[in-house]
Amino acid sequence: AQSTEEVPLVPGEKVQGTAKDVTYLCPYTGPSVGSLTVTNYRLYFRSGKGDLILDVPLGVVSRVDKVGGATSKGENSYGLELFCKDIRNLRFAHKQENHSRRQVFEKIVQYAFPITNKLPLFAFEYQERFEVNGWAVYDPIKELNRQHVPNDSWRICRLNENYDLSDTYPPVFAVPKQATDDDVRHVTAFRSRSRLPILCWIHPESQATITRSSQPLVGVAGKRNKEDEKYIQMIMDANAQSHKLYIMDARPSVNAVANKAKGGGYESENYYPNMEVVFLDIHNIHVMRESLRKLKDICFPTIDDAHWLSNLESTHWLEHIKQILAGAVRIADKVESNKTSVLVHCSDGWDRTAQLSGLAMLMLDPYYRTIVGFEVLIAKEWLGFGHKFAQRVGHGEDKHSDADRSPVFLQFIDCVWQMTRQFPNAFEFNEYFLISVLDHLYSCLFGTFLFNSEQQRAKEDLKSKTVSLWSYVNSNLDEFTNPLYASYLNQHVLFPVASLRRIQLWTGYYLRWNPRMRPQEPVHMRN
Ligand SMILES: CCCC(=O)OC[C@@H](COP(=O)(O)O[C@@H]1[C@H](O)[C@H](OP(=O)(O)O)[C@@H](O)[C@H](O)[C@H]1O)OC(=O)CCC
Repeated sequence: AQSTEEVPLVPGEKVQGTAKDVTYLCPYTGPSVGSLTVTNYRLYFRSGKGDLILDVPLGVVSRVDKVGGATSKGENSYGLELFCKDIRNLRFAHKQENHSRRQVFEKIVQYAFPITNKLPLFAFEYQERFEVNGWAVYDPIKELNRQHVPNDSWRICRLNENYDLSDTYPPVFAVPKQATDDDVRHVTAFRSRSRLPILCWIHPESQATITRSSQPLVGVAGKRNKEDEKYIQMIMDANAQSHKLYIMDARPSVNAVANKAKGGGYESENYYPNMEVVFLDIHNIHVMRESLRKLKDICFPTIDDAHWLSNLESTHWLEHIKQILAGAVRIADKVESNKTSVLVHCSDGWDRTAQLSGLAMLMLDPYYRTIVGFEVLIAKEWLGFGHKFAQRVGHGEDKHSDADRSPVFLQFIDCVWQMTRQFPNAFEFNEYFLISVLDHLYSCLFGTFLFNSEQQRAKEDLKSKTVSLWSYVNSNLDEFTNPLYASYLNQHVLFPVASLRRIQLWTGYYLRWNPRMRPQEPVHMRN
C-alpha cells in the first residue's frame, strides 16, 4: 500500500489526500497504474512498480477538467485532465466505482488555486532553512554604488521611499543630479502610472546611460510637458560624450499611436530636439500569450514531424524572440559603440521595457552574467520595476483565461538562453539554472516571484515570511554553474546575432517532456 513516507515532503508540506488505483495516461509510455497523492504544495503520482514518478508543484497547474462522467464506458475515459503552465498536460483515469475522482479533483483545485480558495500560497508555509540568505543578494543602493552612483551627474532620489510617488516603482532610484525633487514630481505627472525615466545602467567609461520609463501622456490632443522635455535633456547632458539621445519605444508604431486614444503615445521630436524616437516593433502581451499557446499546441504531446517547420513558423514565437533580442542589441550598440544614452519605454514600461533593459545590460556588463549578478538583474529590472508577476502568471488563481496573463518573463529567459548558445563561455550559470528559475516562477515554493510590486512585497513582509529562490540556488551553486564559464575571457560586451537563422527553439524547455528529445535516456524514466 502507498504510505505517505514514500512522498518526499518538504518542511511545512502536509498530505491532503491519496487516491489508490489511479491510472496516469502518459502520452509517450502509455498508462501506468499507481497512487496519486495531493499535498498543500504538490501532486505526486507513483506507479505501482515505482518506476514512474510524477512530482508536480500545484502552482504549475493552470486548469483542471473532469473528463468523462459516471456513464462513460471507454477504458480510461473517466478521470481528470490538468493543463500546466510548463507546456504539458497531465491525464489521469479513475475507476468510477472508487468515487475517488471528486476528492482528488477538489484537493487539487483547492491547493492549485489557494488564493481563489482563501488559502495561503505554499511559500508562506514552507519552513526549509538554507545557509545562504537569498534576500540579502540585492540591495538597490549597493548596486547603484557598484555603478559608482551617486556621482557628479547622477543622484539618489528617495521621494518614492513610501511608494507615494509611483506605487509600481522601486523605493529608491537614481535621477540626473540636475533634477530637483520638484522636477521629479512634475515629470511623473506626464508619465503613465507616474513611471518616470530613471537610471538602469551607466557605462563605466563613457557615462552613457540606459534609462527606462512608461509612455508619455501625450493623448490625442498631442499634449507636451516642458518639465518632461527638460528632464530628458538633463539625462542627455549627464553624458558629456554625446549631444544626442535615442528614445527606444519597444512597440510597433501603430500601437504607440493607438495608445494616444487612451491618453498615452510617444515623444514628438518637435518638442524633444536632439532626440530620435525609434520603434522596435515588439508586440503586446496579448500577441505573446497567443503565440505561446500555438507553440504549446505543436509541441505537446506529439510532434507532426512532416509539418514541424511550417507549424513552428506559424506560431511566430521565434520571430518575437528575434525581435526582442534585436531591440536589445540596438540599445547596447548605441550605448557601447556610439557612447550615446538611450531611454527605453513601451506602454506601461513593465513588460517589453524590462525585457530590453535586462538583455541590454546582460550584453554590456559581465557582472550580470554571473549567477549572483543575474539574480541582481532580475531583482532590479523585473521585480524592482514592478513587472506584474502575479498577474502575468496568475499565482494561486483559477482564472486561466485572464487576458492579463502573458509569458513575458519566459520570453526574457528564452532570449537569455539564446545568448548562452551564442556565447557558451560567457555566463556563469547553466541551462538547468534557467529552467529552474522558470519552474519556480510557477511553483509558489519561494517568495521571490510573488505579487506585482515592491510595495506589495514589503506589505506582505516576504523577506521574513518566505524563503528566497536565491537561498536555494546559492546554497547549491555547483548544480547551477556552467562548467564552460571563463570569467577572465568575458569582461567585454556581447553582441548576439539576432537573425532568425541563428535563433533556435529552446527544445530543452519546450520539448523537455517528450522522451524522444533525449536519445539515450531510457523512455520509462522520463515523466
Ligand atoms: C483604440 C483603443 C486603443 C487602445 O486600446 O490602446 C491600448 C493598446 C494597448 O497597448 P499595448 O501596448 O498594445 O498593450 C499593452 C502592453 O502590452 C503593456 O505592456 P508593456 O509594459 O510592454 O507596454 C501591458 O501592460 C498592457 O496591459 C497592454 O494593454 O491597444 C492596442 O494598441 C492594440 C492595437 C492593436
